[in-house]
Amino acid sequence: IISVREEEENSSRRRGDGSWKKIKEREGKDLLYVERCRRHRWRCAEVTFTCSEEALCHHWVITLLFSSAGRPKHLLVYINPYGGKQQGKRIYEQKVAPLFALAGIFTHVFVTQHANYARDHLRTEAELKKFDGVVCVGGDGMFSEIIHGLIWRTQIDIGVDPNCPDEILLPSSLRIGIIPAGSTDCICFATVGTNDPVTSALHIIVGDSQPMDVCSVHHNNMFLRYSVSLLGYGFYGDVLTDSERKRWMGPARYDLSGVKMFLSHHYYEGTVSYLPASDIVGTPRDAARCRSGYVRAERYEMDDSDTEWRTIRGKFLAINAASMSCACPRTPKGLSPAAHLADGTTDLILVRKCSRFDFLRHLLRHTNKDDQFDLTFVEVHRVRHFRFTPRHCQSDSDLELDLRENGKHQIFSQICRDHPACGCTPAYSSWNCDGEILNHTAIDVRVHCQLIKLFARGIEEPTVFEDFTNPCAI
Ligand SMILES: Nc1ncnc2c1ncn2[C@@H]1O[C@H](COP(=O)(O)OP(=O)(O)OP(=O)(O)O)[C@@H](O)[C@H]1O
Repeated sequence: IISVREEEENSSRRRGDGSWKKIKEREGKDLLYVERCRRHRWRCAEVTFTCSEEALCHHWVITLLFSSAGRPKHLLVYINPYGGKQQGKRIYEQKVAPLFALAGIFTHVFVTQHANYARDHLRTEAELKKFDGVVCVGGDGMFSEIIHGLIWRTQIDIGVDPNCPDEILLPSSLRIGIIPAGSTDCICFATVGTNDPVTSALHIIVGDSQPMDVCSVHHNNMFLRYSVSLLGYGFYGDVLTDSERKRWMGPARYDLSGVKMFLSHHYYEGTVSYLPASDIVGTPRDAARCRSGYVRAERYEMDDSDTEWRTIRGKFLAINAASMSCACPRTPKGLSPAAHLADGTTDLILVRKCSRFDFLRHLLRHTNKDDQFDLTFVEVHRVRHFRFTPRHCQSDSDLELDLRENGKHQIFSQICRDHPACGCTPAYSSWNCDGEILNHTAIDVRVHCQLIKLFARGIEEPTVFEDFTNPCAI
């Protein structure tokens, strides 16, 4: 239920003297409620309930409207006017603000004036105690700003050092709502199942809550960034780097850079070490998907002491860590279809050097029914913590070990690496961290279980939609 409006149904009757008299026939309540539509969309619908007695009517209102705990009353809203097709302000004013007003939600709205405005405002000035949640009107980049501001501020307020990789980070009490107004809106799609501003607004109004894991990325004990979706080195890092130079092209730049990077077929040498998540149920190869209601019972912090690190050295076309499926309208299966939003793990996908044809087979499997991990040159591990060191950053002893393991031809690859003019593969790629390029290639990544909460409920199974007669479905 979004709102209730009281109405009196009147009718007119003729008096004995011929004049008309208005009489009250029934008490009535107009209810605005959420109606499920196709493809995970929600819409507002209206219905009028009528009762014979005022007291009964009042009882209905109290029961319907106030039974739902956890609804936000005060929201802090940040609008990126330049995200996506630059429609953020219009989308908020025309589609979202009227719904918030109907639901009796008070808002404090900021239209960002520059990049990182929202992040810095949240870190320093925002009076967080006054609000129940933060609403982000924009795309994935804007959402990233919001989580950076909120996580940082929460740690500072409680005296935790957010720079230190070993600190146990604490979650904020504020939930985050995403009104999609960017170019890809991957996080919204993965948590709501559709990129539709009205649906997102309704999830905020009904007070949904979806916990989500966050990875912290450090380099030599120095904090770099947080990630909630994809950390990609090699192919996805190169595509992002190249596409940034083609911003003027709009979203088509991703396709062009993708084709270009596929044809250049660069591979990169390095060492990946990881802590497997051995105590969890499920693997990245499961047929089951992360769906609404799947949440690990309780939040926990990683304890690496009992688990053994594993190390893999090699030449990789891509190293990806997917903390969620990374499904989007273009790739509905995503990079790791069975990844979970809130189980305290990330799926580490290693694509070793292979032929162009094989790499294409792997990429195409993201869009069809076949298992993209069922290939000899691909491996996937569900992990809690991992490190990557590119070969040029490896210590002398590691390089000697590589040399002994891989034979003499390594000497020539060393020479080529030092002389890029020879046209061979470049020595290192960049990390694509949720769509931002990281400045360092040697990184340490830890998963923080359920560090943030969204106004969402995860993607619902289609069975819920089929069961329209079930009044408790919503
Ligand atoms: N007022 C502003 N002026 C310029 N840049 C801004 C402003 N406000 C936010 N930004 C930056 O704009 C970047 C892109 O914004 P956003 O994520 O909303 O849209 P997008 O890039 O089109 O969508 P997506 O990230 O989903 O592909 C963000 O990294 C954000 O930091």
